[in-house]
This record gives sequence, structure tokens and C-alpha cells, in this order.
Amino acid sequence: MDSTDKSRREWNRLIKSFSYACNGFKNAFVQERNLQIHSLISLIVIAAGFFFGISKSEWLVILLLIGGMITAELLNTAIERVVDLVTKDYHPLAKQAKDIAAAAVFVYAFTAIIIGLVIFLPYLNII
Ligand SMILES: Nc1ncnc2c1ncn2[C@@H]1O[C@H](COP(=O)(O)OP(=O)(O)OP(=O)(O)O)[C@@H](O)[C@H]1O
Repeated sequence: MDSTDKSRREWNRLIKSFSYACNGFKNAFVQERNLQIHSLISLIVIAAGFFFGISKSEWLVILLLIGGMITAELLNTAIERVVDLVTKDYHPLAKQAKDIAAAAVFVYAFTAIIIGLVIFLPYLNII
């Protein structure tokens, strides 16, 4: 196999991985109301960023928060699916796994809200 074939196969693998990730996002988005709500809030925050003309460093923080929030929600969904795959019966460890994953999203969301307020409140001339 020459190097052109090898790099074509690498590209195909990369494209396949990307399409699996797109499918994963689509599935989670269609089925998870929380992910839809977080995506909507993200769009509102982006619109607010344009409206208030926030600085470049503020944009970087906001984008990091949005990416982190959606990533946390996706990981939470993945954990829920794995738990449901392992058992449909009540199990204290299943409960712990789901509740801890949900807590991770909550902690991230709470942090994001605080940082969001620190960024946007000065633009509202409230503080
Ligand atoms: N197999 C299980 N064993 C024990 N507790 C479970 C099990 N499955 C879910 N639970 C618990 O029941 C509650 C509801 O879980 P559920 O799977 O409906 O997710 P959820 O928190 O409603 O999230 P979502 O709305 O994203 O589905 C949670 O406290 C969860 O820990």
C-alpha cells in the first residue's frame, strides 16, 4: 500500500468518526429536553454577546462555557444510556451513577451562570 492509499484511509476514518459524532449529537438532541434547553440558552447568550459587544476575552470565556455545558450534558446522556443498558431494574449503584452524572451537569451549569452574570451584569449597568 502506498502513502496516498494510507492517507486516504486515514481521512475516511476521520470522516467516519466525525459522522458518528454527528449522529450521537443528533440522537441526544432529539431525545434530551435538557440538551435542547441548554442549546437554546446558548443561542440567547451568543445573541446577547453580539448585542452588548462583549470583548474578545469575554467571548472566549463564553464559548468555553457553552462548549463545556453541552459536553457535560452529552456525557450525562451517555452515562444514562449505559446505565439503562446495564440494568432496567432498580439498583442503588445505577441511581448513584445517574445522580452523580446529573450533579456534574448541575455544578457546571451553576458555575456557568455565575460567570455569565459577572460578564453580562456590568453591561446592564446594574452593578
Ligand atoms: N436503574 C435504576 N436504578 C435506580 N435508580 C434509577 C435507575 N434509573 C433511574 N434511576 C433514578 O431515577 C431518577 C430518574 O431517572 P431517569 O433515568 O428518568 O433520568 P432523569 O434524571 O429523569 O433524566 P432525563 O430527564 O435526562 O432522563 C434519578 O434519580 C435516577 O438516579
